[in-house]
Amino acid sequence: MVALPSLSPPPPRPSPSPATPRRRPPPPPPPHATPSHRVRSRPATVVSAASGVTDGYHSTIRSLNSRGRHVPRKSLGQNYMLNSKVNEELVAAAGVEEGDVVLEIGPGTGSLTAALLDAGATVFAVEKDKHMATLVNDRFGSTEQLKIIEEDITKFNVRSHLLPFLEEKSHHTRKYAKVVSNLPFNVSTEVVKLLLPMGDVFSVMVLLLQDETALRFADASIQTPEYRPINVFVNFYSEPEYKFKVERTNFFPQPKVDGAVISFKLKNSGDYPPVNSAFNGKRKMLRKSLQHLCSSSEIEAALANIGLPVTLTLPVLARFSPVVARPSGFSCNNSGDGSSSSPTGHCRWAHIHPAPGKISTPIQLIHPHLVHVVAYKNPHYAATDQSPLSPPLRFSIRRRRPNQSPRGGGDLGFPRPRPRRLSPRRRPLLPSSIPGGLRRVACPKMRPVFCGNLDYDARQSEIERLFSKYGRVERVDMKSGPDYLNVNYQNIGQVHIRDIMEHLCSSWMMDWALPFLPEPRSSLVHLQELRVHPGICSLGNNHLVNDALLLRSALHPPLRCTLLPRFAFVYMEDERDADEAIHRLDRIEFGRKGRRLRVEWTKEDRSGGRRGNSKRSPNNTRPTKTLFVINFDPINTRTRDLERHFDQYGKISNVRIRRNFAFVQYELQEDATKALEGTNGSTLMDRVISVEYALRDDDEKRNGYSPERRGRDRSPDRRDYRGRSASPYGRGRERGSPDYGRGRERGSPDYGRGGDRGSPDYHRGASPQGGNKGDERGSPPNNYDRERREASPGYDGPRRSTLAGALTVDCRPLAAVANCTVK
Ligand SMILES: C[S@@+](CC[C@H](N)C(=O)[O-])C[C@H]1O[C@@H](n2cnc3c(N)ncnc32)[C@H](O)[C@@H]1O
Repeated sequence: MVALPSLSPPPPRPSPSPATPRRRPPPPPPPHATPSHRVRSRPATVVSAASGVTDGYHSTIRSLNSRGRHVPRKSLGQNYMLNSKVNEELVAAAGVEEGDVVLEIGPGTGSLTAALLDAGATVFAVEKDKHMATLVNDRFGSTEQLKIIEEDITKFNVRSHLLPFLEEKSHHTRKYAKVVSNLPFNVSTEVVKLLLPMGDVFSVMVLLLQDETALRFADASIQTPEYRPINVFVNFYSEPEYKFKVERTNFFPQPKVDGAVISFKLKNSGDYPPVNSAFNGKRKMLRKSLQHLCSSSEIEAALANIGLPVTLTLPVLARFSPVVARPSGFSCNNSGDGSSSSPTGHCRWAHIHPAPGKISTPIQLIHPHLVHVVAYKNPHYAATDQSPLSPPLRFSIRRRRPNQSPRGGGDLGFPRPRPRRLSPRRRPLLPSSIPGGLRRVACPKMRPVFCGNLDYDARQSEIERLFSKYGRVERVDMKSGPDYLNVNYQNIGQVHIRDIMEHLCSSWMMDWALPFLPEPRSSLVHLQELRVHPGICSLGNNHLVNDALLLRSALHPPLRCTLLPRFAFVYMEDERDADEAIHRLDRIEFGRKGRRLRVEWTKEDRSGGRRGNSKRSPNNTRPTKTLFVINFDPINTRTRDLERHFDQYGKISNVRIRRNFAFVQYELQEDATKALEGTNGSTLMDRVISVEYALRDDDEKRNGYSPERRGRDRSPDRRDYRGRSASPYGRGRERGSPDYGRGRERGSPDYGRGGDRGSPDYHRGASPQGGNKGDERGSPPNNYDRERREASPGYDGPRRSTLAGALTVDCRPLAAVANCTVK
């Protein structure tokens, strides 16, 4: 037998029992239990046990020293209860009575054990510290009413040991045991997790825990950040009730924190559904964080069904909830039987039933602030569409208008653009308002002069006046502005193009535009399915600046947008006058903001075709050895990832990553073709990539990556987006080298704004160049309307997955309509 040490300081020699410490530690101040003022739901139970205190203290000291030296061990949470009144309250809280079987964890010196035995209970005690186990054994002798097991409760199979004991003691009648314990604070959560699901063994569990822990279990409000997965667990299995606070002065040695008594009325809840904590990685989208429960498409569908955005993250969910998920007639319930209310009277759970037949995996959200989401994938619930957390929550979600996206984004806090009342003068010409309908006629062959870099609000009459100084102006075709809204998606992560479409579609402009879209109109639908990756996205918005601005503010998170300047085609009667106008007007400052005009011949019209230096082909279907790759993850993708993805189709001679696009060059053109077929639309590191032929092959290999040069994994260009590329691709036409769609000065891809810069025009054809920063003298567009119609991905169903399809939402038919004469 190991001698029990005295408390402090240790005596020089162990003294025989019963020992009195040489120097007694100073007696603790009179312990008392006080009601808490911290939590409104705490009952004002006061344990005043001043009389029992001294006795308890002395008996504890006596017990501890009865066998020599024993220093309470902090690692075992050995803070003994000095106040016998608290022990009695514990016993009373559990309603222990004659014949009850009680599990006591850590009897220690046996002060609580004594109270339990006094109440007539049979105690099944589990004590980790063998000295204390011996001590209790010695203290109570061999009584039938006590069984002590020297074990660690966290590793102890309670069920297999206790059930036979329970059966024996309750004489084979079906009876529940109880748990009463002054727990070591450091194992309290573990014990709660271990015992709460044993609703078939225990009816009630009364524990003396650290005050903070007790509060967390019983009083964490769903509306507070303290609400954690453990609360979901506790509420599922029990009805917790905070009883009273026990001040630290009641313990020996005195802990640094107060204690509290909490009771859990156990529910026989059955299997706990596989709850996933969406608390982990709160910034993750739910479809990701719940992925191990259901497929992301299921989660998306469930979220969509209840009108939540599929890209939802927890913080966003919490923000939306007051708007989205205000329950009507929702009765509080967390008992599992659909009837009882939560102790605090707050709704704890909201069961969101997806539309019948839509999804077999209901998603459960906790209400009111939806700070926790759990998903059920229990076949039973799936089959019955029931969960233990019914009744279902009814949402008041506004009905969608037919042209709204099925996600109902407007109800989620996205400010929807308000329909504007337009003056009759600004109202668009609707087909119905045109007698005989709208007819498109060919524009007469003229010599248009391109006039770019105009102010957004430049007027046709102003341009006409300007050019008429040099000759008679037949007409001025203002290209309706803003022609392009340049949306920078960097820094905002992934955005669904449907977010954009949703807002576009909700404006009158798109309502009006849709009927004009040439077949297949489904391009819009396809676009809705596409995800925009960080990079540059051009939105064609051909009608009003306001629409673009509204869109900018409507999107969430707000996007950084740049409106590109307007441009016009000026048709002059005499070519010599036009020449003169170009000569005089090019690069002059014009308009309110004094922008420098770009005035030059529109190439095709001047020469009857493309100008000699036009390197751009109308599309990039001509097979080349080099593939142009876009939509991969520009941050994490390395050249070796691309190489791995592409090398199965043939020998790669060069891989080059530039910003958010890349070139993969094969030694053989046939291999490139095979690779294009195999990889376009394939998934590379979670991204669906788009692959096209590059306009030209990069045979120079300068600054490129080749498999032989694996050391240089990243091109220097990627570190400096704005820097001038050392690549021949980046230098534009002056170098006579291929320019795969990059603005000359920005070194960035300029999708669809290639003009004559030798860049590939990924189905966009020539587009207005007027406002292209850093390309002031960029060539004017070629045969603008025709090429747009021919090459636009928006109108080109089969090619929708190409680069431009992925990056562009376009309403250019509007421009086409605007250019035509109505007869
Ligand atoms: C806070 S003291 C309570 C002692 C006594 N019940 C009282 O009220 O004074 C905790 C007791 O639990 C015991 N203990 C600590 N960890 C344990 C574990 N994992 N399993 C069982 N008992 C443990 C300690 O040795 C100690 O005796």
